[in-house]
Amino acid sequence: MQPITTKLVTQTIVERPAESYKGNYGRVLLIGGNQNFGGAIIMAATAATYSGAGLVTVATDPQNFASLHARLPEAMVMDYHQTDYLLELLAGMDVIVIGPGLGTDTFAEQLLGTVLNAACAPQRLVIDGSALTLLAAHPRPLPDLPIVVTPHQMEWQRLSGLKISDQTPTANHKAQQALGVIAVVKAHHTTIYTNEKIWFNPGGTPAMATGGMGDTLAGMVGGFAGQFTNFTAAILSAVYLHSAIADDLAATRYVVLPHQISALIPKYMHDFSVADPDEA
Ligand SMILES: NC(=O)C1=CN([C@@H]2O[C@H](COP(=O)(O)OP(=O)(O)OC[C@H]3O[C@@H](n4cnc5c(N)ncnc54)[C@H](O)[C@@H]3O)[C@@H](O)[C@H]2O)[C@@H](O)CC1
Ligand SMILES: Nc1ncnc2c1ncn2[C@@H]1O[C@H](COP(=O)(O)OP(=O)(O)O)[C@@H](O)[C@H]1O
Ligand SMILES: [Mg+2]
Repeated sequence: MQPITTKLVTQTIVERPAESYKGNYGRVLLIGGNQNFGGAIIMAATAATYSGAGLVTVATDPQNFASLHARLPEAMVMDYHQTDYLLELLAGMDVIVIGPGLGTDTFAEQLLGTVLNAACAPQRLVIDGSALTLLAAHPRPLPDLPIVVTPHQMEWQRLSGLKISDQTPTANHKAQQALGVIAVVKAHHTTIYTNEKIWFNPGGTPAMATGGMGDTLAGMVGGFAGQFTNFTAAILSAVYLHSAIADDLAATRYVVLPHQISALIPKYMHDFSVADPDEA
């Protein structure tokens, strides 16, 4: 197992070229947020936006439009029931994040199927939350494009068939290879499985044990994947910074809330982008 290092993160988060515009930093579509879990997609979209995604669109239940606009006017919205419009928008996206607060009803399952059928390379896909539970309950072939799944231990149990007590790095790696996509298995010390390697995240604190913390990570991964060419490095850097921010906040706080992490992402990205990678 290899730790994610500060050096890897500083090498990934490079300074932005002056001659650039929002179209260079990722068109990210986030899909989720049913009538009960609107907060999840708002937190994911907030994290993607604060991670520097150039353009963020949220496909969600219309009931969430007003609160999303109030919290995050940078994001565009669309009604995820409008399948034709969704497919039209999806075709122009660089990154798709599906699952935070999606729910597991029949509509959600059909929507996941539609999105998996439509997504294609070079798009990048982040599958989180309810979408993982749906995928476990209704297994289907995944499209041939860069994909990352971000399960917590129970979602990983559903997806891999490994009981939480059996989720050792070796067993997890075997399950990841069978799945054929990058897996971020979230826990106290999150481990990340690629075809080549097992990585572990040195950070993380129980102060992060709050609803929405994983939704925030999914949004960060989406935001980073839209900006940094190396997909694995983008994922590892998002995982690392998510918990590094939380660890720093937890030095003086009993709990850390997801929106507090998002608020600090631009500062941490700045600091890592100007750090000398050789000294990190
Ligand atoms: N404000 C919101 O709208 C929120 C919406 N959420 C969404 O709610 C949906 C369901 O996700 P949940 O994860 O809550 O529910 P799940 O039913 O998928 O997972 C929770 C179950 O797994 C068990 N479990 C075992 N180990 C665990 C671990 N390490 N971490 C978490 N659970 C573990 C829990 O005891 C519980 O029975 C997702 O779409 C998620 O994105 C949650 O993120 C919470 C906040
Ligand atoms: N005790 C802990 N130590 C370190 N990290 C934690 C701890 N508890 C939760 N986390 C982190 O918080 C996030 C929780 O994700 P998840 O369960 O999907 O949350 P949600 O779906 O509510 O947004 C993960 O990134 C996980 O690593
Ligand atoms: Mg989650």
